[in-house]
Amino acid sequence: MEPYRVVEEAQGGRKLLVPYRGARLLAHPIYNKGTAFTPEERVAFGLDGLLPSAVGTIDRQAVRAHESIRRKEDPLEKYIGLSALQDRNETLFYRVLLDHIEELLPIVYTPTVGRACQRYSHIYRRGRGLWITPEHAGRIDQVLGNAPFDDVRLLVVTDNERILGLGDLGAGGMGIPIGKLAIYTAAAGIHPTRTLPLSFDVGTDNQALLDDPLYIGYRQRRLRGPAYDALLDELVHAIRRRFPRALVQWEDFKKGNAFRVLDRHRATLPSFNDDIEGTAAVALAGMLTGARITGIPLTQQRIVILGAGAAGVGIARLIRAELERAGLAGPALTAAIACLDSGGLLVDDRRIDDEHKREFTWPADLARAHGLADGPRDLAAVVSALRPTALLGTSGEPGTFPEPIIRAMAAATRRPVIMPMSNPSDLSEARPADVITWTDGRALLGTGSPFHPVPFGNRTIRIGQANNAFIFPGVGLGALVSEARQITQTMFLAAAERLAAEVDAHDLAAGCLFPSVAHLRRVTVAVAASVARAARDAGVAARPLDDAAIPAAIAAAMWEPSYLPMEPA
Ligand SMILES: O=C([O-])CC(=O)C(=O)O
Ligand SMILES: [Mg+2]
Repeated sequence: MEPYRVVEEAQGGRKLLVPYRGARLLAHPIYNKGTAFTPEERVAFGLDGLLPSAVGTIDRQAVRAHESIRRKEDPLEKYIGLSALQDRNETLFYRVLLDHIEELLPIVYTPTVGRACQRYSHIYRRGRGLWITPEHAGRIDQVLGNAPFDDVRLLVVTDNERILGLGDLGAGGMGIPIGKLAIYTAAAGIHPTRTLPLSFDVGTDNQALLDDPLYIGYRQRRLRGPAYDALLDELVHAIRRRFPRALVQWEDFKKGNAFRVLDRHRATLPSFNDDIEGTAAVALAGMLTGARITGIPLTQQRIVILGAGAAGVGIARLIRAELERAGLAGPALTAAIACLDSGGLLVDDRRIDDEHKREFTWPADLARAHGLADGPRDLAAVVSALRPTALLGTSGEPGTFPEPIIRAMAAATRRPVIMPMSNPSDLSEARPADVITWTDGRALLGTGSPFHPVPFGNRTIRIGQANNAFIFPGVGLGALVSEARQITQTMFLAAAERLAAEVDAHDLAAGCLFPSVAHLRRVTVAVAASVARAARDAGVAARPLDDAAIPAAIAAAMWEPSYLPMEPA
């Protein structure tokens, strides 16, 4: 493994120590500057003649790289082009990504990354990160030793079983940790050498993948039960030994494993599950912003959640925690949130085996009190009985917020909060343009995937993105600067409150629940500050920071994609 070393000079300058020369240096994406190597560096590193004459700047290179991405029409081709850039020159990749974040986030991340994961074995070019399979049992320590850099602070780990709302994509799921970490670098400034995407590739039950001759993954049915837990335990302990300062983000596990893995290792190493906890914080932020716009406090809202998977349960938990903080308790607390799975409202006269659903199951008496004793308790019946002020979707089923339901919400509430959060775009519970039409432009919308602004009357409505990308980079950055030993629920509450507070007066007036993605880096810094404070207050920070010290600590931890002068190591 290789150290990444920057030296500070007496005059305040900084230099990067580079262990490569010549063609090998040009082939290394962390050190490569392409045409921007200076004449002096070309001599010092044996690059003379290997580059064309003109000495470029990162700005000019960024224009060239962006031009070549724009020329491609198919988003998947843009994804492939950007991945190739990332594999060639990471500094330039992040410069381009940051300069065009609104345009390129939907390529590097949701929704295009979903298509890339589905096609992964067919578009694969070059490995990135680590792949751990059952064949590595007993020697995961050694495998982690092969990671290219030794001071990793952040891992995103997936077992690929529930990639976005697309299900089991086997080894193709690797696109998700890579995309999430690209956002960590772009939004939170975590240096690429400090990040490590990891695929816990324990096989797949996706028959089409198993039958595909080009499939790149571990070609077996999924490992399950004690063998899965044992392999994951070995991985977690190996991570602790190899990267003792690292935080782990669990991503896109299917519900059962998602909760078990999170609970089992929460105290072993600082870790969180983005789909359970990050998604919850973004949903809560949308609810809090909605309350700011409508003036109806959260404690007086009636909230319905469709979808009781990892995200749905996580959202219900965090909203409940916020309501408890606001003083709600007992039956009023239970009644504030109604959860539905594919069988309808969760009520205890139904057989519900899943312990996580039981946390939000209503007593039959409560359902009866709302006129939901007999007959269907599907979403239409629940909306007509409860007249909810907010409707959130994590069902993974497109079209599950149809016209009659949205119209019923709009008839009962002047400004209903409606968040179809399932990803990618094709799986959204409703399309924003429809929701806006059906509610005469009154809906307060947040969607999991990005959607274009919708013209309505004489205005254009920007659709806020209810995506955990507004949360996880700030949580990770705040946890890292405060050296949090655990990631607590209060840190997610703080993140949600801060995200809601970052929605400005202009957006509130326009009925937008979330800031523009163009402000992702600024919002991330703000969220990180609140998370660092919450970590300190929860007593989990090994480096508790005073409020006054937090901004400088965050700024010092953030990398800007620009080239440093180089010196041979
Ligand atoms: O990746 C995203 O866009 C949000 C997310 O975590 C998911 O849908 O699983
Ligand atoms: Mg996810």
